[in-house]
Amino acid sequence: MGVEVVVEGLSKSFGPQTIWRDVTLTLPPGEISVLLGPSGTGKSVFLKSLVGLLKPEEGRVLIDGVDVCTCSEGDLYEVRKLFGVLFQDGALFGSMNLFDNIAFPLREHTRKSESDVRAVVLEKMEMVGLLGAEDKLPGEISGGMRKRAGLARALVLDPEIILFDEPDSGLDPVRTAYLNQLIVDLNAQIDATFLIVTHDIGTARTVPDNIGMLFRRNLVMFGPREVLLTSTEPVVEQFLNGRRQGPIGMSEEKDAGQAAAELAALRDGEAGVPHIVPQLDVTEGMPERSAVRRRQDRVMQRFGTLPEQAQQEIAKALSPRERARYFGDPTGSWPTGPVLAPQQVAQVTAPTPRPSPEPRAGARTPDAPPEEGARRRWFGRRRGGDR
Ligand SMILES: Nc1ncnc2c1ncn2[C@@H]1O[C@H](COP(=O)(O)OP(=O)(O)OP(=O)(O)O)[C@@H](O)[C@H]1O
Repeated sequence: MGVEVVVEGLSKSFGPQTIWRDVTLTLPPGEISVLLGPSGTGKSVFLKSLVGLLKPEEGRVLIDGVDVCTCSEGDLYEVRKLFGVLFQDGALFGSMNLFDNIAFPLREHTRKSESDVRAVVLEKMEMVGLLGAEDKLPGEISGGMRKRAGLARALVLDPEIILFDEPDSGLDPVRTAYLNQLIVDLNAQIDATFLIVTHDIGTARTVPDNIGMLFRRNLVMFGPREVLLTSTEPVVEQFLNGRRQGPIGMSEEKDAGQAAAELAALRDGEAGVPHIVPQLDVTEGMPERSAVRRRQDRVMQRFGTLPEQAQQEIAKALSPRERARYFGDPTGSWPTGPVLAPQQVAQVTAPTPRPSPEPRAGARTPDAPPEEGARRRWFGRRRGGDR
């Protein structure tokens, strides 16, 4: 199973420009999460912070017990081996064929023999449907194939966390649909923790188990897909409908009065979030996604704390057997919990306190987590800025 990623009170600025502040979320191990947000809200900065390429001023990013914001270079090197990253353009070397591009991390970071390298590369190329294209140069193949080659390269070190930076950028809707299916199938095969940054509403609605959204330098919410996909937050509605009316402006936010006037002028049928659609299932013949059952148990444990709309969508999707398991009533009714305001939802979907994960052998043991009352002070500690 993939590794849990715990983000606590993370804030990042560049000089006087605050990118986001006090971001807290947990990427559950082995699940697929999506991070949405208008352009420029700092999604790529967030990904770079998770792998320690950028250093936030406050907060922690705990990966396998190691805080990547403060750990030593040696620990960071080890932690990075847990990650695979799919960059927007695949980040392939133009002068190398696909085989050598995909073999590159193995030749750089392992002592595998050439025959072992070959076996791993061909296995990953098969996983992404590129077998037979080993000799092609990146310039000779389509954008979709380049993405898949980038994905095969991200897989060769058997990562436990995969970050996808806009995997659908530059792809037509059909290629995007194929890539989305590939992502779900890969998750079933390797059970790693996935985080996808995307603008594609179709991807957000069909691929992830969890969705978060950045806006106005804050994490608006993060939690089970049903929470965001049924949210009536104006910014979420605007984004999911891909419309101009709402708080998101052309290049920056609109003032609240203008956004409210636009929303009030919407005609019937233009307001509200689109109907929730089922999540993509794995392709026939693939293993089941282990994350689905784990997520179901996790979400059902906090069912009563979720907004009513989200509760209804979650309950609707349960089989009679699952209803019996969670509610003791296979026929239909379920106990709905208290309805929460969106700000509260962000809080209840934040990570639950739990024991610190077992550190890997040789990993630095993190400092004990602060008590609630000491949290501000703890996060207020200066960590040396952008090192
Ligand atoms: N190294 C850097 N130094 C200074 N500013 C930076 C740096 N990296 C990013 N920024 C700024 O941080 C902000 C957020 O950038 P980022 O690329 O993370 O946004 P994004 O949400 O990923 O956007 P998009 O969806 O358009 O890709 C931008 O204003 C960008 O100019």
